[in-house]
Amino acid sequence: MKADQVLAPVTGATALPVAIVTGFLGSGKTTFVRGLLTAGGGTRVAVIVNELGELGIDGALLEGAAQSVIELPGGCMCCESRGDVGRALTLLTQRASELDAIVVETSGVSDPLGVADLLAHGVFPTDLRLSQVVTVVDAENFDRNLADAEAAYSQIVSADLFVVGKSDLVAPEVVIAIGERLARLNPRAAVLPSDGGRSAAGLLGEVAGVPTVSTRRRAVHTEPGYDSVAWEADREIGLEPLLAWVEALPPSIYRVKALIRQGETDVALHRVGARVTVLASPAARRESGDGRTRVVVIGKGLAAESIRADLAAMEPSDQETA
Ligand SMILES: Nc1nc2c(ncn2[C@@H]2O[C@H](COP(=O)(O)OP(=O)(O)OP(=O)(O)O)[C@@H](O)[C@H]2O)c(=O)[nH]1
Repeated sequence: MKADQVLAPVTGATALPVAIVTGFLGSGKTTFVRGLLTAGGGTRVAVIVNELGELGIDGALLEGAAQSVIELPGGCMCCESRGDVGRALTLLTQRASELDAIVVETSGVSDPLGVADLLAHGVFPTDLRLSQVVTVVDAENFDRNLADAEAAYSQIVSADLFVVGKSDLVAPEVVIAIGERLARLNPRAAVLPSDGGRSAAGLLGEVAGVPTVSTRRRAVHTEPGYDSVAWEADREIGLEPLLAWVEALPPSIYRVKALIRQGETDVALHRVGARVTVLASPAARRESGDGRTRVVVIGKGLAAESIRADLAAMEPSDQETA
């Protein structure tokens, strides 16, 4: 497998390539897809992005980088949202002449074979072919995710290619050890470092060199316990109180994502495990007029009412109201 192959579909292949990007909650899928699109230089890519949570946030983070983005918030695309993925793929294949490739970003608890099965058995206006299952693994939370979640394991054994995300956050020997463990679990998949998707840009159009994984294993969504709470408001909330609240959440709340507007700036706040980060959000969101405050909380045993009440009570910070 060569990571520097051209993005265009392989010569002689008429079917539109579909790359599945998967990986556990917060592993870095959206970051990778955004990098892939940016590095793709002119390749026309549509993205279907599925999130656990009733509000789409990843779609907003991908805006401007893709030819089009279809968000499928709500359920998990390997089970309850499968029909939605099929409809999204049908919609995109009706516009196949405008596209070179489709990327499907699964939710963090999806078994990617649900989408592979759709490609294997679905009937679409234009032929589709699975190009790659790319699994982003979280170097910082590798052991924890494998121990906690069967989906993390399914994502690893289904991969054609691994991207080791967040390798900058751990020691080099940890990255090497993860590479060795990945090779034991799935020796046929190559391993790429996380370089923002640049080295994988050529893979969008590449044919997987092996029969699609769906011929060997069927998708089974068995992830128990993970739930989500979404909250949305048409007003600003302060970054400081939100940050303090997110940092104080218990470990059972593994993932938080929020898009908030701070005066003239749009900000994305992430929590994955214990790590909280705050990033400037793409300008495209503001240009599209989508400035609502959105927060999605994902974890086990969520107290939905109290989470929503906390968020509803949150005020703009003093600094922002001054
Ligand atoms: N330092 C570092 N941070 C990263 C890297 N990749 C992703 N992140 C951060 O990890 C957090 C989650 O990244 P996302 O790309 O949203 O992860 P995701 O897998 O799409 O998340 P879900 O869709 O919620 O499952 C964000 O704060 C990112 O900035 C990386 O390679 N290095």
